[in-house]
Amino acid sequence: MATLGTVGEKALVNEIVKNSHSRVALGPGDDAAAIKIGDKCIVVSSDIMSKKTHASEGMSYYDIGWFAAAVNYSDVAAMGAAPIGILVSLFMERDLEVSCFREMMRGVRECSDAIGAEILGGDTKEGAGIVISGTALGIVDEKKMLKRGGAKPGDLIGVTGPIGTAAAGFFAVQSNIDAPGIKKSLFTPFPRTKEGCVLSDSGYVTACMDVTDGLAYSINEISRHSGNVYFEIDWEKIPITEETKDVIRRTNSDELETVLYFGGEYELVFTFDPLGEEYLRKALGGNFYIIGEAKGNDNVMMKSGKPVKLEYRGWEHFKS
Ligand SMILES: Nc1ncnc2c1ncn2[C@@H]1O[C@H](COP(=O)(O)OP(=O)(O)O)[C@@H](O)[C@H]1O
Ligand SMILES: Cc1ncc(C[n+]2csc(CCOP(=O)(O)OP(=O)(O)O)c2C)c(N)n1
Ligand SMILES: [Mg+2]
Repeated sequence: MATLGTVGEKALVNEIVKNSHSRVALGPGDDAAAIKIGDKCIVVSSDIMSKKTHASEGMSYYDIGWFAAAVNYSDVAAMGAAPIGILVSLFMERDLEVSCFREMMRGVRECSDAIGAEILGGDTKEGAGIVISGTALGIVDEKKMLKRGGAKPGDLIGVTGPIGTAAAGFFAVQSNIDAPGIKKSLFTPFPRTKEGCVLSDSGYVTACMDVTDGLAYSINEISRHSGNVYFEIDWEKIPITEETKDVIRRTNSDELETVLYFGGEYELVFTFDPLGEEYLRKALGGNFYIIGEAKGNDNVMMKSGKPVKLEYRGWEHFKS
């Protein structure tokens, strides 16, 4: 008998996507759905988390609230949309301290405030454990909306910030290593809202998504959605902080697994016309790193002069 554990999240989601016949501008399969209104699109995305299976050890209630909001806003940012707000639905047990609930909602509120969005509504019920589900909305000009598909041969590929950070944060927590910078990106990631809007406004960006399931998975997604467009990444160009490298060393973690496949991080990965390089460098300030280009006929990463295959795998619920 097949169980969810043997099939895994990706196959389940693919089944949903395959069986959906969407009549809106964009149905399931991208970071968010899009509904066209005039020449704009409202984008909408939903992410759920359970304290027991999803929150990292050491997260406070405030962090859980912030995280739940941030992961939702990340998907809105990945569409290049300006955030509007979030609906927040909660399952909690009756013996939970009210202060925990207040702290969680303070996290949601402060994350929303930080990006100029607001709490729009939600639902509050008794249920097993603590489950927090968000539905975030944003708005973008239809013509400027960023999707996973659209990359062209010759495009460059970039990221908005360091990779492997949340993974290293996770290992640091497990091994009791004090690494405040990377723990912050694991517990309270800051959504790349401003960057997403810069990318869509620029007119140079051809595809975009966030890196929640790992860099290798995201690159393979953009490749598949763009149709016969493949990428060559340069390992030396992937931004990795010193703190991340230090934790990888000290925990004897596998560097490639940590940086390429662990996931749980919220930078944007995007492809763009090389003509836009200078514009994007200026407009994104420090949050712009070119890591490779669209060429060849497989997704690979050059490391020490040799190509290493970028496998189409990453974080997968029920399996990882
Ligand atoms: N239970 C579900 N019902 C309908 N669509 C779903 C479901 N789960 C996931 N999806 C859709 O599948 C796509 C991929 O989901 P996911 O990997 O969670 O995206 P993301 O990593 O951007 O949050 C999204 O478009 C999402 O809306
Ligand atoms: C046991 C464990 N490993 C790793 C993590 C870190 N982590 C949090 S979310 C995530 C992966 C992606 O999260 P998901 O909710 O699937 O994001 P989505 O793709 O839906 O946006 C990871 C690796 C964790 N919280 N717990
Ligand atoms: Mg996403």
